[in-house]
Amino acid sequence: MSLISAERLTVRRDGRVALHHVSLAIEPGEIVTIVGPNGSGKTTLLKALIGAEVPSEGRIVRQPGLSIGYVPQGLRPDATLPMTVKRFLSLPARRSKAELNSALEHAGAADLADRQLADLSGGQTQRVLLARALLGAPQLLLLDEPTTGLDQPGSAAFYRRLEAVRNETGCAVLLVSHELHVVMSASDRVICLNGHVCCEGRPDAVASAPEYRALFGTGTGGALALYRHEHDHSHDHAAE
Ligand SMILES: Nc1ncnc2c1ncn2[C@@H]1O[C@H](COP(=O)(O)OP(=O)(O)OP(=O)(O)O)[C@@H](O)[C@H]1O
Repeated sequence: MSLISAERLTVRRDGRVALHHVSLAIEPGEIVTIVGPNGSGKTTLLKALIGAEVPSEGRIVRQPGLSIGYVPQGLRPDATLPMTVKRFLSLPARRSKAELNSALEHAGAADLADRQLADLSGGQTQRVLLARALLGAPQLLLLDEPTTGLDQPGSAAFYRRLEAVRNETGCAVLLVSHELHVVMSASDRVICLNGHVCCEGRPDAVASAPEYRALFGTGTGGALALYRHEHDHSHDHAAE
């Protein structure tokens, strides 16, 4: 059974169709990226998957007891609050030391535990938010544009961290991103959304699909190839 699946999901907002007959399934341990233009329904889809958006048609099927970690779009802890990272992770529920350390470790943020939230850089903040989503050892991580505001090396490092989390914990990752060339090479599967699923598949297949090129042009193909060339690790199923 898939961890979670959407079956012919339609979501209307203010009388407009945000998602139309979207079907997808996420399997254990895979990294799937949703790409699509602004307003194409990416955030709506993630919200529907966590149950925060009620579909007018179709349904979501979750594996019984499925635990989900979610990083919403644009979440920024209030930088004016004097609070350490450790304290932030213990709100609203107190967490055991072992749980905190494990989440921080997986997120590559172990060195940040005693730092003030307000003093963190953008990349460090993203790792802390990842640690927060990892509390409770979720089977599925949902991240909505988690690298907004990071430069390209920062984004690439964040996606490598996500791969490490997947490899270490076995959780599946479903994320939304605009950084096509960086994120696509770190994904097992890419879903191109524009209100409906335009195309999906392995990153190289999607990058050359006519539907994808109609939305994003051909420029990212070159960047994708360049990034692959610099890839310093391998995947079982990496495209050669
Ligand atoms: N709270 C809301 N109320 C009404 N309509 C909304 C609301 N939020 C989003 N929409 C509409 O739903 C559609 C899908 O929006 P959504 O935020 O899911 O797109 P997105 O692909 O995540 O966009 P972006 O890349 O800009 O974040 C858009 O037409 C948007 O205007």
